[in-house]
Amino acid sequence: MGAQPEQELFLYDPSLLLKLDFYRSPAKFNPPITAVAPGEPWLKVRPLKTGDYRRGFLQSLSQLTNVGEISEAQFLNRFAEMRAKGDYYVTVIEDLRSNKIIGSATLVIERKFIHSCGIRAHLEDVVVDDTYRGKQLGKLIVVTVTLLAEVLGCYKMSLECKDKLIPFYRSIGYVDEKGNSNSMTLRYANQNRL
Ligand SMILES: CC(=O)SCCNC(=O)CCNC(=O)[C@H](O)C(C)(C)COP(=O)(O)OP(=O)(O)OC[C@H]1O[C@@H](n2cnc3c(N)ncnc32)[C@H](O)[C@@H]1OP(=O)(O)O
Repeated sequence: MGAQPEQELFLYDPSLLLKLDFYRSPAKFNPPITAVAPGEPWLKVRPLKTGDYRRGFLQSLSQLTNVGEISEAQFLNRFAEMRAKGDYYVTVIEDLRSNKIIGSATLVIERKFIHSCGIRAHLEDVVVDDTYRGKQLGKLIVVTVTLLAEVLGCYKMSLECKDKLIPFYRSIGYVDEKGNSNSMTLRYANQNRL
């Protein structure tokens, strides 16, 4: 008998995705799809896994922004840190025909003192591969993590985006609140310390 392949780890418990009620979202899906039934038998919505380095997860992210040269060891190290913290819900869509990651979105939980030690959510790093765009997958992955934040007990979720994506996020229920929708940034020369 040959050596067994090492078991892959999920970043978070995949059964959480079974608890999402897509009827709670104001987003309209036509035809209707959900995280559990994404419309095609070859599409899978799930938490990030250790093997996704080899399934093109970082190549997919590079359609969002500069990813840099990341070795598999660096990827696994960051994955282990996120998993140990338990506040990162990187969620992906895989095309099971090619075993490629074709989209993803990250929900990050922030623990607060305010609001009775409340927890709030941030939406980060949303991307769908350009050859798969316009098929509701962007909406699907964002609604998935948005509903997940509610299931986890967050009191709100927010995001930053380019102006042209405001209609996209509005269609999912995000609101640009009057007098409270500015985003400000201060960039540092730093890279990779903590
Ligand atoms: C918080 C953040 O991470 S913001 C960063 C978002 N990511 C990026 O900009 C990366 C590059 N872009 C992408 O990956 C994709 O274009 C995404 C993720 C924004 C959208 O993915 P898609 O799979 O094409 O979206 P989907 O098919 O679900 O479209 C949903 C709706 O939004 C609209 N929409 C999608 N992309 C855009 C866009 N760039 N500008 C305006 N409207 C858009 C669609 O027309 C569609 O409208 P409809 O429901 O009335 O038909």
